[in-house]
Amino acid sequence: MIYTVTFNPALDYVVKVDHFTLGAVNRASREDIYCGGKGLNVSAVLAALGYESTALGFVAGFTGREILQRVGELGFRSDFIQVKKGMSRINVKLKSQEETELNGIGPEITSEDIVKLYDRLDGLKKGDVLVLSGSIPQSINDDIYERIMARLGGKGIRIVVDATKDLLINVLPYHPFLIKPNNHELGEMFHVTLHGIEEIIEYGKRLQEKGAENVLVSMAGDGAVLITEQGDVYRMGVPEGTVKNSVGAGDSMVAGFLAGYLENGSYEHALRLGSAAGSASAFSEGLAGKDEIMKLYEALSKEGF
Ligand SMILES: Nc1ncnc2c1ncn2[C@@H]1O[C@H](COP(=O)(O)OP(=O)(O)OP(=O)(O)O)[C@@H](O)[C@H]1O
Ligand SMILES: O=P(O)(O)OC[C@@]1(O)O[C@H](CO)[C@@H](O)[C@@H]1O
Repeated sequence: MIYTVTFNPALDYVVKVDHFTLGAVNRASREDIYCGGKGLNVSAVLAALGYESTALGFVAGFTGREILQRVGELGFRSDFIQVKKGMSRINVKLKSQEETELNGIGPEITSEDIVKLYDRLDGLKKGDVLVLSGSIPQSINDDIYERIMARLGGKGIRIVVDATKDLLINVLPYHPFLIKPNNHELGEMFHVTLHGIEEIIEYGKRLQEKGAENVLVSMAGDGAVLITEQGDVYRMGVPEGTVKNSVGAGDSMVAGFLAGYLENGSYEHALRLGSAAGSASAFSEGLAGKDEIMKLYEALSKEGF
């Protein structure tokens, strides 16, 4: 079974404004609300690709109730912990000349709430996959991913981590099966700006030296590069298409990669399916469905990627 954990899920309010002006009253030309948060997005795309998963995490308040309602319609199981204080986030994704994001704070999570999550995670078994994805609310210590990995260590559970900065760096000694920074996040971790693919591969390998098994570096419209546990390096470009909303492209890539890997153990296939899913979501208003993903998978295969 695959489990995803979203510590701080959200309602994503995606709003289009033709010419956004700072400091003025702007009128929207389109608005959509999606159930968001990285782990939830991974579960949604896994479901689209025919893979069952259980989404775990914390919700609170009226936004939390709306998230649960929407999750119930997305085709995967969930077992969220309802917390008492605060509310789940509303994350604003403003689409105009540029894309601007404003992510909210999230509820207060207590140590008793964390114990409830541990109870659920203690049920994971050998062969299960756990995806730890996204930021964590301010009320939790930022060593929580490490603590989860230490707790589950040695049980034969493959753990995927999609997070930034210290949250990601600190889990590396626990040997995550896969990490997926984007190229900017990779540079930030080493306090450098990366120029070109050779530097990206060099710094990706440094994350492996620190303990990651497979490192997938996404580069938005420039595709992705995978450095496998065997030391092989695979590159993947992007298919043709028009970007509509790139929110969730990275999560779709993680889901596609996992689906591909679980299908036949081939890293090349996993990278291609992950890339197809990432681009398919970037070319959709919300997250992509199976047909769009498989169409782009074929396109990538034909283009020799
Ligand atoms: N503009 C684009 N055109 C084509 N494909 C894209 C585009 N943006 C993203 N993708 C696909 O999705 C993958 C993941 O995108 P990206 O690198 O933006 O991840 P991310 O930064 O984690 O995104 P997010 O946080 O928005 O989910 C890319 O490697 C690529 O395959
Ligand atoms: O604040 P975090 O947890 O880093 O990111 C949250 C978020 O931006 O990530 C998803 C896209 O990847 C969105 O659905 C969601 O709003």
